[in-house]
Amino acid sequence: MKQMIKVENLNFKSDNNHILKDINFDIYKKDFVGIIGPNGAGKSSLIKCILGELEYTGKITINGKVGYIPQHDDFEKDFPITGSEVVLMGLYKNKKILKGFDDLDKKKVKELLNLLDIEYVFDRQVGKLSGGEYQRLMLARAVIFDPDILVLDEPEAGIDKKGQELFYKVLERLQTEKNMTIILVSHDLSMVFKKTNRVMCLNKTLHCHKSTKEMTAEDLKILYPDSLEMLVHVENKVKVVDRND
Ligand SMILES: Nc1ncnc2c1ncn2[C@@H]1O[C@H](COP(=O)(O)OP(=O)(O)OP(=O)(O)O)[C@@H](O)[C@H]1O
Repeated sequence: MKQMIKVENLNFKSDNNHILKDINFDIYKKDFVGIIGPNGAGKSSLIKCILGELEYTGKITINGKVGYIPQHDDFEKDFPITGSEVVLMGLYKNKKILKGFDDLDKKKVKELLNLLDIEYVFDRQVGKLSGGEYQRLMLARAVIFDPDILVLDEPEAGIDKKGQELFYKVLERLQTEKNMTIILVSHDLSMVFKKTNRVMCLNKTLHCHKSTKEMTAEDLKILYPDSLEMLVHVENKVKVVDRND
């Protein structure tokens, strides 16, 4: 299996605060990896190191292009711009927007919006989209240039359960139809356990990185010692019970 990301002896400090300590892991093609950990565990910092946005020590090797959906996007929703123009910004980073797009660009955007089940937002003003539609539009913008690796930092904020189900469905589609490797930071443990094939438990150091099926209650107890009501132990395997179930 092709190795997409290799992280060796990664350390990140800020003002002598050790935020990430001695992190080592590999991620392979078509992995769907969930990164979990409590607030302040260093999940976003790890993502930013992978993206080259922070100065760290150690070595990170990346094989391929990376698409990214940040935790808080700075997009101005009231800006008068259509769904298709937002997606094309992901392709050209503003350069071509003033000149206009060609038919090939438009065809590509249409196909992608179709794959994400939001073909109808093509001509719609961004400010008029629902939270779930907007979230999938941001996904379209992040993957329009066909990245090999897609990184998402807590994409589910503000989206209801149905919107989330749809979102995870289209993520799975990207993984199978476009062979994408996906890395997802999330606090939604029930979704992580349903959808990913590997899980990283992070709290400054990497407590474990293993197949989702092999995760044990002990692995989670290290991260969430005070939240055991969320966990049901099934033959020492973990089932995360959704609070809404
Ligand atoms: N660039 C930075 N400079 C200084 N401190 C930082 C920087 N980035 C993050 N931190 C600190 O590092 C710690 C980890 O933050 P980070 O955002 O990576 O955690 P997280 O696991 O993503 O948290 P959350 O789940 O709350 O989003 C926090 O204490 C944060 O204040």
